[in-house]
Amino acid sequence: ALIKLQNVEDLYEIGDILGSGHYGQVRMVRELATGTRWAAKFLKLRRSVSSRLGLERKSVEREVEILQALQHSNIMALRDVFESKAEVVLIVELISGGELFDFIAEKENLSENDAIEFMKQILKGVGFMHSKKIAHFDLKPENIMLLDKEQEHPHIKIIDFGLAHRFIQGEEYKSLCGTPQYIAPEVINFEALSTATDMWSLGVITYILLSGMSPFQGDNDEETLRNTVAMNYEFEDQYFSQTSAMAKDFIEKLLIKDPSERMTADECLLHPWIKPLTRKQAANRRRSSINMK
Ligand SMILES: Nc1cc2c(nn1)-c1ccccc1CC2
Repeated sequence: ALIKLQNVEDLYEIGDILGSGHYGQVRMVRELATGTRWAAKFLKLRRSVSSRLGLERKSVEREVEILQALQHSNIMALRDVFESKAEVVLIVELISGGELFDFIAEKENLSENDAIEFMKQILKGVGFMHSKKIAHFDLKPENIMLLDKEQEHPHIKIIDFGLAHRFIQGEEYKSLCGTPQYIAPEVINFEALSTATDMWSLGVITYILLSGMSPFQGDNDEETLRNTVAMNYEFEDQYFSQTSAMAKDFIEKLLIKDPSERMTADECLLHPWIKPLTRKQAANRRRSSINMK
């Protein structure tokens, strides 16, 4: 990868923290030459093989290679990579509208039309990723950010490809990574993973967008995992009485145990909930969302 050995401070003025987590820290930066604002993701590298702190160099290189392969308006763009001391710095596009997770929390849950607008963008980004044989493997509302949350229809960006994987023809891939509420049964059963694993996560995300509830969440992680492998979820009337049958059908066609039975991202974009078959359906939806406002 074209990793620059210059110091990131030579070219960028480092600003406020935008986010921090298992991956490291993201700060706003201003490019000195142009005044353009970007985000800088500081990833700590492991000092030694046995160390548990920081990330493996391999996994950072994988995130860089995967981001370099993905240029799409719904996927966070990578602009530059610096390596300094025991740190790799990714210069990425500035996304300052916060996480979809917080946006839903503020609104309790979304109208079906808002949920459809978000899902359409997520499906375009995920469909593009899958067309390149790349799976994200950590899709969740925290990893879907809004470019500007003040907009009527905010533009979304998929971030954090730290667990992503590029499939090589015929190669089998297994991993136990991910976030319990969103991981598919095949991850828990340590079976072969695929792009369909992401589609399960999109089923969970849709359920949350429409209800504010998480379908398999239990009191602790192992209860959540047990609920997942047991396919133990339902559309409780308390949260889904206003939800259309098509929205539930969309979710049911993603939360399927057999990965090969789940809809692909492209099939989702043709599902009647996302792509109304008739103008009448579209008009009904507009009317229903007006009633719900
Ligand atoms: N894991 C994360 C987490 C984040 C980001 N990237 N990866 C990010 C990227 C661009 C702008 C702002 C952020 C903050 C959150």
